[in-house]
Amino acid sequence: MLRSIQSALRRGNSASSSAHLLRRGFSSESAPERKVAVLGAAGGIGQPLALLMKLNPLVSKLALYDIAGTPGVAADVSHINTRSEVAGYMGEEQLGQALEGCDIVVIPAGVPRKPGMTRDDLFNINAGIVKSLCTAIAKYCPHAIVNMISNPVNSTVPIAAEVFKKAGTYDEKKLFGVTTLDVVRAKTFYAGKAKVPVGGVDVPVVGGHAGITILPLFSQATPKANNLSDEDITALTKRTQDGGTEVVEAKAGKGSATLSMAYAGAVFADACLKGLNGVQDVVECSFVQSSITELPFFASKVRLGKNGVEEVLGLGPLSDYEKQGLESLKPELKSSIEKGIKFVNQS
Ligand SMILES: NC(=O)C1=CN([C@@H]2O[C@H](COP(=O)(O)OP(=O)(O)OC[C@H]3O[C@@H](n4cnc5c(N)ncnc54)[C@H](O)[C@@H]3O)[C@@H](O)[C@H]2O)C=CC1
Ligand SMILES: O=C([O-])CC(=O)C(=O)O
Repeated sequence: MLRSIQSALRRGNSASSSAHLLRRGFSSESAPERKVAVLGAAGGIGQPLALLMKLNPLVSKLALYDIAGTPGVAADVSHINTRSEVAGYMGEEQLGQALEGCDIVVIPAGVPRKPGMTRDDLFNINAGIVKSLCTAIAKYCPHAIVNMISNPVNSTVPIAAEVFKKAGTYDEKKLFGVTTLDVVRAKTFYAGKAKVPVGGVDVPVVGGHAGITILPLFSQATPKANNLSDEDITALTKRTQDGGTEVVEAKAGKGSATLSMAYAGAVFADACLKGLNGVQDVVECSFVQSSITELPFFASKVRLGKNGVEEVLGLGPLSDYEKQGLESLKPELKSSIEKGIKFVNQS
């Protein structure tokens, strides 16, 4: 079970694997010490994410922080016989301890959607939560990589950047909006439609993380499927864009994606850890500071390395349908980014 989860995590990243680590002389026990904190660790995403991070042999210390409930989650997860030492931290007075010495901070803190809501409807509550957590990150672990999961990602990432700029700690190479779930969904839906084994599928997803700002590039999907019509591609694109809403509606008021998000968050954090450890060719899609379009933040393929972002990769050749999608998403993405920036500078 453990081995199959771990190998699924490794498969989540096409280019990198523990084989690289072993070739470089690391076994799981001798991989560098790495501290990871999960903020919002007692929540729907936080708990399964804590479990998956506890299974990751690249983590040596796992700090689980929430405003309530973390002692129980930490006690539970800590009994698993894997490498990392686990500690739970509860309440703002323990946040500093949770963050001190962190290499990576993963943030799934905040409220989730209910049916009928957009991700932007979460802004009023989550913007303040993200702002205060990032203020603490700037103080206690200013050099950590930040993986932002809290929605609306299109605004919470710019909020984090502004908080770090004000604190004088901003490093654009270390701030990531986690859009891996869009890639996970695009791969699953494409494999199902094209009738190819999902394990070998890759699909870049660019833009942002809300509705039409999520732009899967099925023209670049591998393996190439010749059995998909234009209508199939339109349907696949729409299903990927509405994947979050599909789960919100199925959960009927009990929240949004948690298990698939925990998986996606664990895949992305694992890729960041591999990059930090010097594994070559670690590439994932993420919403980062970018100059590949006129927008200041944009999701695209990113090469990860010892300092976080090593290189923001370009979009590659787009189909006419994707070119249209790209132009249509820009106004919404631009205004979500500006809303985040304004929030920090006005409050
Ligand atoms: N980026 C993505 O692809 C996805 C993002 N999300 C987002 O992730 C967030 C969390 O979702 P769930 O785990 O389902 O929600 P949840 O309500 O189950 O858990 C959120 C946790 O955050 C905690 N929290 C609230 N304020 C906090 C603070 N100031 N400091 C630390 N912890 C705090 C709560 O106590 C709770 O345990 C939501 O904003 C949701 O929209 C969800 C799915 C996918
Ligand atoms: O849809 C939501 O609210 C949660 C989310 O971001 C996703 O599942 O992609």
